[in-house]
Amino acid sequence: MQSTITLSIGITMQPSSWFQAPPKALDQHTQHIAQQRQLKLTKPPGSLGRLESLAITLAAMQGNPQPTLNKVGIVIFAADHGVAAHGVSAFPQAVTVEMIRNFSRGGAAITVLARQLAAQLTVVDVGALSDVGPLPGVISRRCGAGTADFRSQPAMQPTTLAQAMAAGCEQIEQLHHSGGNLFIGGEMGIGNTTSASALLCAYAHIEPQQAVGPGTGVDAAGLQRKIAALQSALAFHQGVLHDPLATLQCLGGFEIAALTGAYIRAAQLGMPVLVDGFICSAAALAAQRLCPGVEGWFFLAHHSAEPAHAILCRMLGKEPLLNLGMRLGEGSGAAMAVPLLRMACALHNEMATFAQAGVSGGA
Ligand SMILES: O=C(O)c1ccc[n+]([C@@H]2O[C@H](COP(=O)([O-])O)[C@@H](O)[C@H]2O)c1
Ligand SMILES: Cc1cc2nc[nH]c2cc1C
Repeated sequence: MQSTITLSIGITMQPSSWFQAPPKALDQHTQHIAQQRQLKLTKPPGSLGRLESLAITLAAMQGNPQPTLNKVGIVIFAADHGVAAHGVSAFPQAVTVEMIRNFSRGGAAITVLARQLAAQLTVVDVGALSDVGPLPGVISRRCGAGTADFRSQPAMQPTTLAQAMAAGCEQIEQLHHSGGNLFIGGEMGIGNTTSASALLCAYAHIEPQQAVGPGTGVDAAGLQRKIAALQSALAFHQGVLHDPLATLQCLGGFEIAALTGAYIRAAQLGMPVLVDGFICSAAALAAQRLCPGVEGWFFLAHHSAEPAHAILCRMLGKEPLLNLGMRLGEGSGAAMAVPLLRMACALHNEMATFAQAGVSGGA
């Protein structure tokens, strides 16, 4: 066990932790081989656009000149948020637990997509308001019954933050052990766009007005309530917001912290990650702040319709693959991008070279 340090404002932190270990380096030799192969395939160089660099990057990530995505693991982290009591969502908080049941029964969007992809789907309850009890496909790693209201308290305690991050880490270790070659994190949590916006404000030093959006579909009055909640929270926690871990503890959620832990562990173990929409991207930014370089293992799957997602994408330095106007969460936008990545790999692996096909003019 690490000893802990207590900051002047009373927050206790680990001086060094598993999530500070550096991410794995991409395999540059394999990257070079994949680059050379792209130049030999029967097409004008560059004519497959981003599909070429996707295959090359996946080859470098997997250390395999013939990358494959045949074992995709999708993990949905679900939790509730204290701030949801303040009218920041278009839906009642009960939906989080109800959707956990829907995931288990196979009726949610992500469960349909996971079946289409033949992907393994796991739901982790990291702190919904109530405990659903044993359900098929759902595991319990509950860190509390929702977070505290972050307008006037830290959302999590140092111990529950650590627990949530460890729950994400554990899922990646299992996926890695079972030969997974792509990780998709999803989330479910009524009110979590407000938490994600709070993290964005703190990490990007922007104003609440720039960071909020409709989430599940709040009206103009709801948007004002989100702004007001963020203003209170940022003022209350301003003394700790220079610290990325304390920021996550004070403004995040259990599912966001679990995703952060999962993303960091994936990068440490060398597992490619497809990042979903607004909330997942906020977790990816937290991961990048805690463990710089992890973003080298991330693909941003899609542009969320949540307006401030564009800021997160810029901060992560990545262009999303798709733009379908989606804003569902659950990892659904990331799931939509899997066929695209698989097609990029198939082209890279199976196309004939100029020499093989007897086509002239090639490298
Ligand atoms: O992924 C996104 O970009 C996204 C954008 C808006 C809403 N969501 C989902 O909607 C829920 C949060 O919305 P809200 O309005 O309750 O904060 C949560 O369960 C998310 O999965 C997700
Ligand atoms: C029904 C519903 C499903 C969701 N899935 C992810 N977030 C969601 C929010 C709502 C409201």
